[in-house]
Amino acid sequence: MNIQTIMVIGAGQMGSGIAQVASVSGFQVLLHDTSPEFLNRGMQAISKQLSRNVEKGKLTPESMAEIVSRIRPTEFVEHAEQADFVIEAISENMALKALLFHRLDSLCPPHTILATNTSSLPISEIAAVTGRPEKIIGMHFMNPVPVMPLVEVIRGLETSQEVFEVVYGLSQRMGKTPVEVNDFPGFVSNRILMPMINEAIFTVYEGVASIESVDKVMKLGMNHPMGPLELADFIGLDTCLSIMEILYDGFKDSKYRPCPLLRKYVKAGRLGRKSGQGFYSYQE
Ligand SMILES: CC(=O)CC(=O)SCCNC(=O)CCNC(=O)[C@H](O)C(C)(C)COP(=O)(O)OP(=O)(O)OC[C@H]1O[C@@H](n2cnc3c(N)ncnc32)[C@H](O)[C@@H]1OP(=O)(O)O
Ligand SMILES: NC(=O)C1=CN([C@@H]2O[C@H](COP(=O)(O)OP(=O)(O)OC[C@H]3O[C@@H](n4cnc5c(N)ncnc54)[C@H](OP(=O)(O)O)[C@@H]3O)[C@@H](O)[C@H]2O)C=CC1
Repeated sequence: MNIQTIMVIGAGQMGSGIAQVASVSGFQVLLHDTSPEFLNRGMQAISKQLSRNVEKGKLTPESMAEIVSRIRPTEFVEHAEQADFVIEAISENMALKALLFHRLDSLCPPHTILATNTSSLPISEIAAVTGRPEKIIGMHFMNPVPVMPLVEVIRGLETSQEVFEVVYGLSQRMGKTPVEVNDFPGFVSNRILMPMINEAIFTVYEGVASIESVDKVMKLGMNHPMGPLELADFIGLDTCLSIMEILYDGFKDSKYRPCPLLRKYVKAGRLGRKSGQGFYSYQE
């Protein structure tokens, strides 16, 4: 399949990272979000990241200009009619994703593959709202996208072998290592990572140790690059809570119950780095 234009939907931390990596890999990129403000924020994040690479001498200013010029921000989801491949990276919410996939199915040409970057939602359920379930697939990048080598590739019940191979090859072209996993809540990455983060939150909730101490134990004792609470802030506490809810709902097993402290923080608008406050404060 000849992919020329990739549309990325959602210009948050994942969408902007995916758009950057797709453009670096030579694709024309359409980056869509619902408001100009979010689009600007996403484009600024891309420019900031690429500028750092220019400062480090890893990229020339000319190459940076080319990479940025290949990314076209758009407020109009209708531009999906120009896309050969769509990667959805909107909030982790089934109702929102279902609405969007239904719309994309009606807008995109028949050859267009619709991939989702969902962290935990069932691919087959997303596919069911479209008339092209064979072209729906999970393509789960890790955060920060330009740095992390893994892409989990998840087939839905109806995903075709051809589509699977396209996504596998595309991940490699984007400099990533694809790993096939099956369509179960949280796939592999978040089925293992998120209960660890949730348990770290319980240790703070139950007064076993302070936030800083929990992170120190995991960084110095287990050699993790970030402590679990720092990582939760980095991922986004709203995303962490959504993933725990999806695991809990999907398996009906109490070991996946989200910690009340996580729920409390999200309800209070403490979403981690992206809101300026989570377990740590990020006020400038
Ligand atoms: C929730 C899900 O569904 C799945 C997930 O994604 S779970 C989250 C998975 N991600 C992780 O676990 C990340 C854990 N953290 C880390 O690996 C590291 O702390 C980190 C890579 C983020 C930063 O590494 P560090 O050594 O502390 O910092 P630093 O030296 O500044 O950065 C290392 C490199 O990463 C780059 N980098 C750091 N943060 C970045 C960002 N947000 N975006 C892009 N690049 C970034 C830096 O530019 C630097 O690049 P070079 O080596 O080319 O110079
Ligand atoms: N954060 C992480 O570490 C990882 C997240 N993921 C997954 O990637 C997806 C995005 O996560 P992340 O980037 O962190 O989230 P963010 O909250 O940073 O970004 C999501 C963006 O999507 C926008 N959006 C919401 N609904 C729509 C819509 N219908 N059309 C267009 N844009 C929309 C949001 O705007 P608004 O603010 O208005 O809602 C926001 O700008 C989620 O499915 C998440 O689970 C996967 C791997 C890692």
